[in-house]
Amino acid sequence: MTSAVRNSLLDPKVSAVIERVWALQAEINPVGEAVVRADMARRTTPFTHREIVAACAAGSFACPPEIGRTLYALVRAIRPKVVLEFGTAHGFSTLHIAAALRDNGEGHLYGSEMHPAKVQAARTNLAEAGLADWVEVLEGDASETLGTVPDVDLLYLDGWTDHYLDVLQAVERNLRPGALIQADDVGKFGAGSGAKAYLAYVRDQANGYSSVTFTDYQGFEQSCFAGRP
Ligand SMILES: C[S@@+](CC[C@H](N)C(=O)[O-])C[C@H]1O[C@@H](n2cnc3c(N)ncnc32)[C@H](O)[C@@H]1O
Repeated sequence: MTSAVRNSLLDPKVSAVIERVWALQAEINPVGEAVVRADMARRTTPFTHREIVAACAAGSFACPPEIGRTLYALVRAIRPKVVLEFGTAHGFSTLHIAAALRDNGEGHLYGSEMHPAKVQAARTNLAEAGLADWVEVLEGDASETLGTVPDVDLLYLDGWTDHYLDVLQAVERNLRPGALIQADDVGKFGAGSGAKAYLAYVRDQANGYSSVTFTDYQGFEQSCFAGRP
């Protein structure tokens, strides 16, 4: 017996919103990226969570479409019940994860975004795509909001790389054994990348992770929380 197969990325309502969010980020990111890089060059101290959200306000910084489709495939394959996302912005990655949850017929995504206008934009985009039932966008600092969600199967990190370790450690006690953590942009700022502390942590097997680096798309780190030895 064959079961019905569905790919919500092909749903015109979903794909129209995905295309619109991608076009928006292509339009606003050159300015947004310039603001962030200028701010970085001026700084003598690391960004706080609030400061980086303000610096990023002009851009959207959506993940590449290939990462969006990777997230869709991961979610279809592992059928998570609980997914967390650090950094929702206008919801490009979020739409892909939500589409996969709908196709699975189960699971829930908790997004996190500290910029109020982006929270509103993401909620509107999800509603227009018909995917709002699968997602709650938590407004506030991800290191506080995401730590309240139990039994996490998949954590997608796409905020500021310097803060990945803060967020992982806030969530860690709620990770299910075998949980998957997908961290984007870990190579974005080269050797001085803020992801350094995060990478050192997940690559140290004493912390309970099995981790591998992919160098495409500015680097992403895929880690499985196997549990501490
Ligand atoms: C790279 S963008 C996210 C892109 C999004 N995942 C997508 O594919 O469309 C990073 C976002 O993280 C948000 N952010 C950064 N630090 C945060 C924090 N501590 N808590 C919540 N949101 C944060 C920023 O405001 C920004 O919108």
